[in-house]
Amino acid sequence: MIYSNDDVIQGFDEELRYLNLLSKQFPTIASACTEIINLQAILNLPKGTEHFLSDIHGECESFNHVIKNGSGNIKRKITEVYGDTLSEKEIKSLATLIYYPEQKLEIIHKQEEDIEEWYRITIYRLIEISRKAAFKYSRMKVRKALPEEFAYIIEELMHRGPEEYDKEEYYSGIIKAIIKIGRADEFIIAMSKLIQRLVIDRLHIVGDIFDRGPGADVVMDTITKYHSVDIQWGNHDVLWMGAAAGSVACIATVLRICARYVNLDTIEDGYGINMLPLATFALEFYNSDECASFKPIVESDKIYTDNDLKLIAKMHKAISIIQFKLEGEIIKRRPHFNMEDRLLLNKINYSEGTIELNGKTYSLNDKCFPTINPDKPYELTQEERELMEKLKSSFLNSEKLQKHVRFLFSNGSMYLKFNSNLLYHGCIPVNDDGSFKKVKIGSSGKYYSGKSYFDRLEILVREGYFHINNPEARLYGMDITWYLWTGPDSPLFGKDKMTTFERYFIDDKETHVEKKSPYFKLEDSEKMCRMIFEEFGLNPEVSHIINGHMPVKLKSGESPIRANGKLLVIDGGFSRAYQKATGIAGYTLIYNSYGLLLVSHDPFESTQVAIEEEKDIHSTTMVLEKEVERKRVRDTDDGEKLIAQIKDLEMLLDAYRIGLIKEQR
Ligand SMILES: O=P(O)(O)OC[C@H]1O[C@](O)(COP(=O)(O)O)[C@@H](O)[C@@H]1O
Ligand SMILES: [Mn+2]
Repeated sequence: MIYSNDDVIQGFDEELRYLNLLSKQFPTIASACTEIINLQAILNLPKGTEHFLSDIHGECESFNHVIKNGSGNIKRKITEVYGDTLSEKEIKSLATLIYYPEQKLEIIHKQEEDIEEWYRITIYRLIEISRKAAFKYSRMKVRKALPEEFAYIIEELMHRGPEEYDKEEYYSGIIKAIIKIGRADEFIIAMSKLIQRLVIDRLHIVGDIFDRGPGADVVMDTITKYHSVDIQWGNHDVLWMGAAAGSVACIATVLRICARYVNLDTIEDGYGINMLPLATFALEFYNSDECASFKPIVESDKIYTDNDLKLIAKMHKAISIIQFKLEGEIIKRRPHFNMEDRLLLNKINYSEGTIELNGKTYSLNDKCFPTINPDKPYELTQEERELMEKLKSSFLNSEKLQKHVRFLFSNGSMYLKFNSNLLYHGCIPVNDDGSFKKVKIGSSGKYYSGKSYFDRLEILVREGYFHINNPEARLYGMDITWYLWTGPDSPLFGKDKMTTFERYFIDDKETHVEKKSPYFKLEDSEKMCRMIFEEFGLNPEVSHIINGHMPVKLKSGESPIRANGKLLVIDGGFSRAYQKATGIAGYTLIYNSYGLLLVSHDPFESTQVAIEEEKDIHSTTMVLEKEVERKRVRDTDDGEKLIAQIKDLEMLLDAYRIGLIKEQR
């Protein structure tokens, strides 16, 4: 490009304006120099530890445990400090205390005879471990992580160097004082939480927080409070986001899944949404119907009475039928979704109780459709419409749900590029030959593929929730959000169809098949991965794709590592309902300064057992990649930003030195 004199002058003006602004923050040569030195020092620190989790599916107890133990990271730190001096039992005890300080302290108070001695030893140990965990951060960063109440004391205690051992008395004086004034418990709790926080620098959740398990709302509470987190939306997450936006098809589906897994507590207690209207409706229209195919799946330890389960089966069927009707409305108003094959209610012969699919007639195992008018099978009855209005208003007015969903919008996205890794939940639509599939979006008929497809979808999902001034755009956004849940070219779903109707109503399993996108056949193809890295602007030599969504069936010999380590699938089945197939209870991934570790977890018994019996989740760690040289902050995305900041500051220094900008003293 050839620049004109004017361009040069304009560029110079802008630079000068920027440097003037910067000089407000660093008004002297000395202050700019100090900042450069600080930033340089940070660049040389080891890279912070990243923690990847996916497909939590409401399993709040195992999730919280893995978050607390940092996928074994806390145990590793304890072993590094005390491996030679403490017994396995003592290490376990210390680990349990750090994971569950409040609950563990309660037990200690009942058991310990000399509590003061215990406090003293424990506080010393916690200080040593926190020092180890904080080692790779700048003091500033550690300071920010400190609990306000004890910030000064902890900083004093943590930064004692070996050369300061004569200060021993000073430090033991502090610890004694903490015990004497009766703040030891609070101090131990604060230290434990600090350690939990320091071992993980960044948490990535590769989708599917919601559905099936009992406590997605509890998981969301933890996530919203976490110090540094991002989420790549999964198909189940967008379903809830669509419901919170007011899409009635999404609301019906959310409720169907909650009824299917007897998980209405999440709706009622978690989000304060009243289920009475659905229960009353179900009793009115399905009272004499046994709803045999809709018996809920009981995976939790909670005991339900027969009557409870009978009522839930009726609610389950009632909301499923409403879901099929509402889905039909979307499919008909959006022909470019290409989902006409999912219009099934009009293929039913209501008097015979059969359905015709692909030229074959199947008998329905349930022939009772009290709310369907065979001439207009997609039309909601007056009562169904009123019910959905009530439910919609409850979803829109649930403060907690709206707060959680807003968090998914602010901290989440369709995909994320982070330190040379590309994270997304499901897949990228590709053709059989591995080339990116072009998909039509919107009535304008524009085609999108690869990265631009993801970007466009993300804008539309956001419009579905936020575009309140434009009802048409909002409705389209909501429909796209629903499409992401179940559409044939949805990157979050990745299958040709969701055979929900067939699974309930037809016994013949050949109708239940959901064909996976060609992406999943090509997952082992390095060529496809390289093409994806290039599309997303990543270096194919060093990058990884990280996916969730498809449970890795370890039992049947599947491996989470694909395409020579370029692609990793970390859905190991936190979901209890899927553990029979996977054989484990989930994979998590750790990316620290030494490399990439894949951790597979055995099923987690319960928080109670973890505390009382000091039983940690049993995990196996596998080193996937070991760095030849320890990775530093300078090698990360944050490092890149810091290097750019240093460059700017150096320019400011030059400007001061040649008198272009005056120091302000
Ligand atoms: O086993 P369930 O809970 O009935 O769900 C089955 C449905 O869930 C899906 O697997 C989608 O959920 P996932 O994203 O968790 O895989 C559908 O493909 C399938 O129809
Ligand atoms: Mn999924």
